[in-house]
Amino acid sequence: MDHHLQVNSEIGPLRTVLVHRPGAELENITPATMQELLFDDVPFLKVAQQEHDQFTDLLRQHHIEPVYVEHLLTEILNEPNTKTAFIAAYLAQFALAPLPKQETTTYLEQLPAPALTNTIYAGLRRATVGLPENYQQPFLLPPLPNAYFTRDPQATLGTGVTINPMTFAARKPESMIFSWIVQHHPRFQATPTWLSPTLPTHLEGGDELVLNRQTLALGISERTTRTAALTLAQHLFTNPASSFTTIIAIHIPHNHAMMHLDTVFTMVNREQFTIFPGIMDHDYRLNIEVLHPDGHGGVAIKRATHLKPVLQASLGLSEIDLIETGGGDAIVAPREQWNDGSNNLAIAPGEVITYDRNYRSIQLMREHGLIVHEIPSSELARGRGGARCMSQPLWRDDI
Ligand SMILES: NC(=O)NCCC[C@H](N)C(=O)O
Repeated sequence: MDHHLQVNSEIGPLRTVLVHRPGAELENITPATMQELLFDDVPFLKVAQQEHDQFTDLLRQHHIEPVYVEHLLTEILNEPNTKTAFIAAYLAQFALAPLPKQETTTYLEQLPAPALTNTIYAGLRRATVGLPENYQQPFLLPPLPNAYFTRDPQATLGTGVTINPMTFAARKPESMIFSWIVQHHPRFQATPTWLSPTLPTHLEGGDELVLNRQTLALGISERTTRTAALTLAQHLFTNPASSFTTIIAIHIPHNHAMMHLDTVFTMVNREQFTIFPGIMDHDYRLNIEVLHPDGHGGVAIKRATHLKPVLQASLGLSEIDLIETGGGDAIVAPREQWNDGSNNLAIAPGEVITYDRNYRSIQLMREHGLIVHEIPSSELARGRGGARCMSQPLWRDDI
């Protein structure tokens, strides 16, 4: 069967990638809502867009097609029945009183698909539908400022996807949008879904790393529970369409700076990884569980404490090069990790895109033989995500 999606590694030459260009939603963050919207500042939209355009230009220069999630949404909303059903389902996520709900539905129904998409991302103000302004709660529908981090609400694993149960309310609509795209867009026709957002716990794409065709790394983190990791393992191990037989579950600290595994650990070459040393103790120990099928439809668990031997055994490699963010320096490492110095997007084995500001980590990666492409990051970094967070691979060539 022809596959529409193929991601059998973190490093295979990247060909197609899901992105979102930051839009008006970034201007709908205020100091009062910043925290619940998972931002640390209010970005300057114009510059954030310029920075994002430089990111996508760089992708194109490397013959990588950026696919905009907002265009996919518009394409499915062009079909009138889908549009009506989507509006009803989208509104059902929010506790709107009957009158505002009716006003909102009527307003959204008359929008052409591109404007509807813009409104879904930007959010909808009460005043826009003719309701009196409410200074405390100006929005009927919330803005989705995290949408440019396409890594998290979904993940491509092999030829299928997880549509993720997100941790915080601010990001749940992003998964809902992707579930509609998977159901209605021809690009995703017959795509296996390994996990759905209805799972009553949480798991996010920044915690899902495809190390090779058989092996995943999963972060157990602020955003992904152990229960969710075990559930995903069970689904992948028992589904004949999946090729995964090993999951390395890595427990990381639960905090905002290190919200996902990919904020502290990324694969950048066949045997090379970047890692923030702050996730390990002084003996390089951390809490790891290696999951395999138990042969009876369940999951067998083996515990481990050191990452290198686990990676060597799982990937069949004799050497592993762990490149420490910020050179492991007590100040440089956490400073650069905060601005996503560990969050690299591999576009081919040994070739990455990363934020320009993390110059010590960049220098070190170059000293370790990597090709590093830098992108500007003054405004994009304020959302606490880097190049890997801003991308969801749909197709990587096999290596
Ligand atoms: N994979 C990632 O680490 N994504 C970054 C997500 C940042 C976003 N502000 C969030 O808190 O969800």
